[in-house]
Amino acid sequence: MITFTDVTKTYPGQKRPALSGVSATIEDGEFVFLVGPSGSGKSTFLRLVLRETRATSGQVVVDGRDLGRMRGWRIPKLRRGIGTVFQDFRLLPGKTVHENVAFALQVIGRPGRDIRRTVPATLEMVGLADKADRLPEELSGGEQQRAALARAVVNAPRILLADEPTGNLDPSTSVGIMKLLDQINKDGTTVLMATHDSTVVDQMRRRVIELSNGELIRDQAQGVYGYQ
Ligand SMILES: Nc1ncnc2c1ncn2[C@@H]1O[C@H](COP(=O)(O)OP(=O)(O)OP(=O)(O)O)[C@@H](O)[C@H]1O
Repeated sequence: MITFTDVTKTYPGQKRPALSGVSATIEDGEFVFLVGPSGSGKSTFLRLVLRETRATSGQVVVDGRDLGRMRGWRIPKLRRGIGTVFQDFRLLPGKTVHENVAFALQVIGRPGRDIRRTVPATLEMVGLADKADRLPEELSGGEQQRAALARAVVNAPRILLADEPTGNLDPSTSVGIMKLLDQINKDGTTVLMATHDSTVVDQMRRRVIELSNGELIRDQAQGVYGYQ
């Protein structure tokens, strides 16, 4: 569970807060869209969940832990339970698809036999089993995002944060990525996705949290994108 209680975040040297008095609870297994204009605070919300930044005031709690009070040595464990995907994929350019996904397990010390079993199954799930030996530059944008998704979920995180994952994709490719996110969510992962993609939000009809100038102005079950 992710709980924000009256969270305000003001970056150093800034007058206006990036987030202001935001309260919301995201239950385990939910799928939530975070929408709002550029600069409204969506990425800041996601960064707070990852403890990449800390709230200036208020409380962010993830799986029962108050991130404002979390000791530094606990942060890697927090982040191991949270998969991330971004608009620009962020695959390692010199590594194949298989190596990119396997690397996510190697860095957390998973044994080779686990890796040999888990990686092919995950690539199968995202439909890239036949492209495991390709380099990222040899893939389409949609395939690169599938590889990034495989890497994000290969260690079965409880939470998946997606920051504009369809931002660089054409509409039909985006549909495929959203189907995958939907499947990952149905398999039990909590999904929190920041997006400008109104078509995707309107088609999925999931909970929508809307930010404007750092304030939460709408929290709607089975919502729509709702602003121009
Ligand atoms: N590291 C930082 N230092 C100072 N100000 C920042 C920093 N990161 C973000 N901001 C400011 O905080 C506000 C919210 O930014 P944020 O990136 O969270 O918005 P966003 O909704 O994700 O925008 P976009 O849709 O363009 O990605 C903006 O005014 C931005 O300029």
